[in-house]
Amino acid sequence: MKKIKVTLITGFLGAGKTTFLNNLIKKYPDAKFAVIENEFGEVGIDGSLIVDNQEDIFELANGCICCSLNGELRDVLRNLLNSDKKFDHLLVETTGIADPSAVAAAFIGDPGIASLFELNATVGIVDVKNVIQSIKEDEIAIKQIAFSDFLVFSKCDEVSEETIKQALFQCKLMNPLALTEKNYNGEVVKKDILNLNSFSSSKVEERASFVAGAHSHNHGDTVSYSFTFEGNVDATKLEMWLSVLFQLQFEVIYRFKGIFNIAGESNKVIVQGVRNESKIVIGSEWGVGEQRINRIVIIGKGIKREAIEKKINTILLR
Ligand SMILES: Nc1nc2c(ncn2[C@@H]2O[C@H](COP(=O)(O)OP(=O)(O)OP(=O)(O)O)[C@@H](O)[C@H]2O)c(=O)[nH]1
Repeated sequence: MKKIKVTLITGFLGAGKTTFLNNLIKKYPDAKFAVIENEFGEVGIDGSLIVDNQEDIFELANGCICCSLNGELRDVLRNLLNSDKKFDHLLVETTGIADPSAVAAAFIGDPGIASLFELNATVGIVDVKNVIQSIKEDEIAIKQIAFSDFLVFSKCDEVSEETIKQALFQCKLMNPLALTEKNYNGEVVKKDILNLNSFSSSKVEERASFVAGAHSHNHGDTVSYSFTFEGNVDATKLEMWLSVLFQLQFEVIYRFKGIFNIAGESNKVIVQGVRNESKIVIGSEWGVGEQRINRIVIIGKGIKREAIEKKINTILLR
């Protein structure tokens, strides 16, 4: 039986993994994809941000795929194979704080899985705006870069050529073997990503030496809080809250994702925050009969759940 190729997508929080994944799906209209989305939070959001196509999307929420969820990942893979859906490529997007080597291990270490799936490549998305800071603060960011076969430098449209050069230089120090490509606007990458074939077992061993003993698996004091709540959100109050949140607390918030039901708006309103920046975009229309649930995921250090809960009460339209 032909093995199913697997591409792992890694990269620090907010680097642009889901954006990349969406564009990858668009680039190969004839491929039949299955997608595994892993989120470090109680509520899955990324699944709803993936382009609506024929793909089967499996979400692994409430934990990090590289830690406790390895067993669950194995179950999902077995279920995938037992389902009557046909697919020829599996894309796995890990959380922004996952160690990709541990995820790769699930594909290699389990003989049952290894006989059916073939790890093809690990693609690392590097946010050129924030990478230098991330590698200073979090060892996992270094592991992600060091472990990748192919590095996509995202957000090059937002920084100077000098900044891109510095990011490239730092990454090459950590991973001189990686192939690289610059991405200027989250666009489709040129490289034939599905056929990188760079995950030969010898390479895995070579890279495993880098991470051996370092898989301590304590994600430090990084926390992820998820909130779901009903009601109409007041657009002005939401904007005010976001501006305060991102201006004052950017040192503790790595990532903010929200889907909001704004009063008077027939479409979902999506807020994307990465460190001290946020972007509001109009999403798809709320379906007829669809419950208009607001969803927020916040990842960072030292965030107080109660403070956010209190705030949520104030942005609802009374
Ligand atoms: N300007 C610009 N923005 C980008 C690019 N790639 C991604 N973004 C934006 O960066 C933000 C985060 O992108 P995502 O694709 O959600 O990032 P992610 O890595 O999946 O985030 P997590 O799952 O939370 O770790 C979004 O607002 C994207 O639109 C790029 O090349 N240029």
